[in-house]
Amino acid sequence: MLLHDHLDGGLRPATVAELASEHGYKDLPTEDVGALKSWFRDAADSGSLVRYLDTFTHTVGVLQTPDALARVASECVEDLAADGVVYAEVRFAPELHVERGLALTEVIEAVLAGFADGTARAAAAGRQIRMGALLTAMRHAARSLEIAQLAIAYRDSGVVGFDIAGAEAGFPPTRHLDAFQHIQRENGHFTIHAGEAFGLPSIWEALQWCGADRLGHGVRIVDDITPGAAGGASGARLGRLAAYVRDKRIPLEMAPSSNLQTGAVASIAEHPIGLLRELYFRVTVNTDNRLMSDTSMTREMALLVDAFHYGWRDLQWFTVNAMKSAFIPFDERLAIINDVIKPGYAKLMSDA
Ligand SMILES: O=c1[nH]cnc2c1ncn2[C@@H]1O[C@H](CO)[C@@H](O)[C@H]1O
Ligand SMILES: [Zn+2]
Repeated sequence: MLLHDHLDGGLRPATVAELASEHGYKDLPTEDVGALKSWFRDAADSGSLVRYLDTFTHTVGVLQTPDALARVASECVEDLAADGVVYAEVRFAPELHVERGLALTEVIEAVLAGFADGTARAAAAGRQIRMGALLTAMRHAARSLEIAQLAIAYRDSGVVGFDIAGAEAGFPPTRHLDAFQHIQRENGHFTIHAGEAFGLPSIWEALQWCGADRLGHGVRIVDDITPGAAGGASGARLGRLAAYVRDKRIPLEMAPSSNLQTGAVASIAEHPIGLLRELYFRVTVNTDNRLMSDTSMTREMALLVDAFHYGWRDLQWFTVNAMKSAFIPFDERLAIINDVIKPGYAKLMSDA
């Protein structure tokens, strides 16, 4: 179960190198696959969201043709399925892939075709996975209404929602109110990256001005929580915004490694996920950018197991939280919880 994963943050290092040479992209820091893999991780380890985002220049640089987009989308599904993911919402920003003249619709169709291809390949390899696409608009740009309209136009073809991403400080979500209102009027779903590189006001705007269904990261919600005496959940006091987030079961799409790299948290052990889980916020665990964080769903879960001594029950709770928060219809979410997730964890627990 994965709700927050960027297509342009999840390329295989070897694919980055191959696409660069096929497409005459000359700006890669190195052409050696091993060195490239470490370069992305180290460059993203910057402690700042803005510098972390600089690394996307190279992945976006090689994703400018339908073939490249479809290949990366297909490999993404294969990689997630091989990692044990059964449902994933993967996002990308169509406006970033038009440098060589593609139409926004061509970008979207190439990715959707790649997801379909990857899903079929995974099934042939004995792995069932369901994919949903989220269309992202860049918060510093001015194309969000157009992207939101496309998210609605493609909702019966595999797009399940809308998002805004990019640098947070200086680009409040209220710049994109018309886009969010379009989604709302059309009874659609959207999430907003908020509370990652900027604090409570960003989360408050995303929820109370824009009406986001979910929060991308949302780690700074802890700024509105006073922990109990021992620093834990017992006796903790919630401010009004934190109480609202918990009361309304607003899903938090948290990505531990990414949050560490952008400086949103100082260590995994200090990640607010520990406290938020104890307080029963609707926390979910995600990869964000598998290439930049050199990670997978399994690894993110394992990091939390090490830091917080979680057992299978906790991991199942995170997984069910995520499935409850997916943007597909309720009956389909329920079917995956009851027919796939619960039996899957029951087997893991009986094996263990
Ligand atoms: O954690 C993040 N916070 C904000 N923006 C992000 C994050 N990860 C990726 N992107 C941005 O989203 C674009 C579309 O996928 C990426 O190109 C990157 O600029
Ligand atoms: Zn993200």
